Amino acid sequence: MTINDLGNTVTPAVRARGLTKTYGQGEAAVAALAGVDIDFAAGAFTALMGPSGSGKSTLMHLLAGLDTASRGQVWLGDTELTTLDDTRATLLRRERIGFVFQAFNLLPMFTAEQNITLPLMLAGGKLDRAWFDTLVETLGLGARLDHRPSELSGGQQQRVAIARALITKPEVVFADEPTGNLDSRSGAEVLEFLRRSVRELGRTVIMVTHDAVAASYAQRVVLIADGRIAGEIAEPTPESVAAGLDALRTVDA
Ligand SMILES: Nc1ncnc2c1ncn2[C@@H]1O[C@H](COP(=O)(O)OP(=O)(O)OP(=O)(O)O)[C@@H](O)[C@H]1O
Repeated sequence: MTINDLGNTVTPAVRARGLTKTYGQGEAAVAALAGVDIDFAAGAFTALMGPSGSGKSTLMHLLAGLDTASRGQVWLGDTELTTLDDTRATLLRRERIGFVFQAFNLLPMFTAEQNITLPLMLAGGKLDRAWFDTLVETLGLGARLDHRPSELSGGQQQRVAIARALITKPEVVFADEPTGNLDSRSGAEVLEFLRRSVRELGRTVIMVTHDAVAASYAQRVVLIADGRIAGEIAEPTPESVAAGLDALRTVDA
């Protein structure tokens, strides 16, 4: 539990305790995560950063129920993920989590609109037209809904992918290097839209990135090194993030 500014207790959107992941066994064992305790507040935009191999992807996969922990616990709201079997974890991801990947993963034969509403077809949910319209407007996709992915720029495709991730009103959206395939202008646009979906639409976003500028769009940066939480930066700027990463390298050396 966390206490908010009004003194009320609020359940974090995502919470991990003692989260540990070891790959391999015996002498070949690699501790990808070595006991992570962390809370992600609802309605916040958080970036996960750290050197290559520090455990960011492993942490994200465990938080999203895409992989199983060796030890420790993860909760999505009040639901403990770490005790769910595969079927329940799949259902929970479909209904309560959104994903945005570096590769946009849109279906080429579908229009932008069909791609956005696809998760509802899969989950059997009803389209909330007002929410769809809000997303399309917030993401600036109004003129593109009939276009197929091949007729859209990379930035537009990623905006469609964000709308697709948000259409089911998930409790949390995980974004894995969402600007990794974009030039800096389209990347900035996509980050601005992610930020707006948090500020204006009240969503919760957790983003893995290597890019200090991308991380500065978040409200909080969590630094990871050697499978552990190595620090945090509140209200990050590109400079404070770069300094935080430099400090990690100095500790490593
Ligand atoms: N399937 C696997 N089998 C064995 N080792 C793995 C596996 N996946 C990850 N690892 C190891 O776990 C550690 C953490 O990897 P992880 O991919 O989480 O790091 P990362 O911070 O996301 O790296 P990058 O920024 O390069 O994507 C690394 O040492 C990696 O080699």
